[in-house]
Amino acid sequence: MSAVLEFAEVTVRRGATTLLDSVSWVVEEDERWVVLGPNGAGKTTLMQLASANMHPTSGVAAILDEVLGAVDVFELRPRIGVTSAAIAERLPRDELVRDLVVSSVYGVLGRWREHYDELDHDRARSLLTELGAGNLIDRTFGTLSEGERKRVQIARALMSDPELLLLDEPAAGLDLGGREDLVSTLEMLAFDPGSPATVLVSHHVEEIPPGFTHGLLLRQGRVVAQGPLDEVITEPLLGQTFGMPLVVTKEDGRYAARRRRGRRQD
Ligand SMILES: Nc1ncnc2c1ncn2[C@@H]1O[C@H](COP(=O)(O)OP(=O)(O)OP(=O)(O)O)[C@@H](O)[C@H]1O
Repeated sequence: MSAVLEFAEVTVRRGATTLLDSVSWVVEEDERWVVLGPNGAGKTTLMQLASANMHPTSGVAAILDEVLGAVDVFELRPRIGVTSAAIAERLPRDELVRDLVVSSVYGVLGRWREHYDELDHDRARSLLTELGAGNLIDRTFGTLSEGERKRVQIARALMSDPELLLLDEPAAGLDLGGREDLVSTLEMLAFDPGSPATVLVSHHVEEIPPGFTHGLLLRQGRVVAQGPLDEVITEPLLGQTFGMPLVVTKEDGRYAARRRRGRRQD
């Protein structure tokens, strides 16, 4: 088993601000990680590094056995599938879903050539179907609901058969039903042995799909805890991460958390 991500004492500074402080982290190829932390904890910064879109100020960050700073990032990036709000904003609203998905093989945002390989179209169609979005293939992206857009983005991220999948807050903006549908989709991906190593960024333990194996808790750029999920999603560690006493429960493979109320209110 080889490491997909291997960060050693990675620090990112911007001016006087430390965005990430000496983060050491290893993701193996069969693992599914969730990165949790409050606003401003450094999660997006960590994903920027993991997607080869940022370099550490100090420390060593290796992605797919290539060390950032010693590799051509334009060769590395196609091996990584990414979804994020920033990427979604750049997707053309008038583009057909089939073209949006198929074009990602060529690293472009929309359709740019008249003819794609038939195999590419088959793969796009089967990915969309697998993600429960097969019926959307002839729609334009702009007409989709937020939940449908998330599915299309994940299909797009998987289209190039990446070795690493990074999902930055995929449930943001979804209603309860949309979130639950997405969690089911991510559960299916998590349990599929053919899926790439996956890192999911979230603010909420309720969004952790069954099948995810590891957790990394971040607060103010520092790792509070990391390891197998059940060792990390605990009341003390999660409370420390979010800066308040919490009650954490787990039922049917799903976590839930709420503030611990004072003794008299319990
Ligand atoms: N270029 C920059 N210069 C100074 N500070 C920055 C810069 N970029 C980000 N930051 C700060 O670094 C911290 C971490 O930001 P980051 O976006 O990684 O957090 P996050 O955990 O993803 O937050 P959120 O959950 O709100 O998306 C924040 O306090 C942010 O304001």
